[in-house]
Amino acid sequence: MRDTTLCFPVDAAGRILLGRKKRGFGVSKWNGFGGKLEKGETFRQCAVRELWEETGLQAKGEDLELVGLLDFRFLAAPELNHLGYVYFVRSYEGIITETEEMEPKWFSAESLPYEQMWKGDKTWIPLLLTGKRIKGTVTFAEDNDTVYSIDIHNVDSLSD
Ligand SMILES: Nc1nc2c([nH]c(=O)n2[C@H]2C[C@H](O)[C@@H](COP(=O)(O)OP(=O)(O)OP(=O)(O)O)O2)c(=O)[nH]1
Repeated sequence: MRDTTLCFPVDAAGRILLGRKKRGFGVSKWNGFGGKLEKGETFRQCAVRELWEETGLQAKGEDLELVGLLDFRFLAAPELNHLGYVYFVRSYEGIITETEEMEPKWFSAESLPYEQMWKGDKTWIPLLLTGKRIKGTVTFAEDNDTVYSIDIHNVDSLSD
């Protein structure tokens, strides 16, 4: 699969905007906003576009903070393997709007709905919330859902 972006808006109170996916891959899970890179796009351009399409928020590429680089691997479906570029964004404009794809909702950092998120997320999102930058690999078992293995490490810096 093409590489993807995943963007988490953070507000002044430190809350995180998530969306409940209403259709497609990862349906009914709460997640950040993102999707596959389109031809000719940079990762930042993709993240800005997907954020706009899925939330109605407008952000500038330079305001995105690259916080993670994750290799998502699916043992039973290697065609789904992709790199995910993970961003936080604290500066944006616009009115958050529910779309056909996503139902957006703010969560405090202490109450993210990990039981209704991708199963590896409770391992790595808390690291990002304490200001860490991470690289790693999340490998999913045959059901494309259970985590088979996860290997995350802190890094000093990341670039896209
Ligand atoms: N938070 C999180 N997201 C994950 C994990 N594994 C995984 O594939 N994803 C996300 C990353 C991407 O946002 C998405 C990849 O699927 P996709 O690009 O087909 O999603 P999409 O339907 O939103 O894409 P698009 O058609 O809009 O381009 O799934 C995971 O373990 N945690």
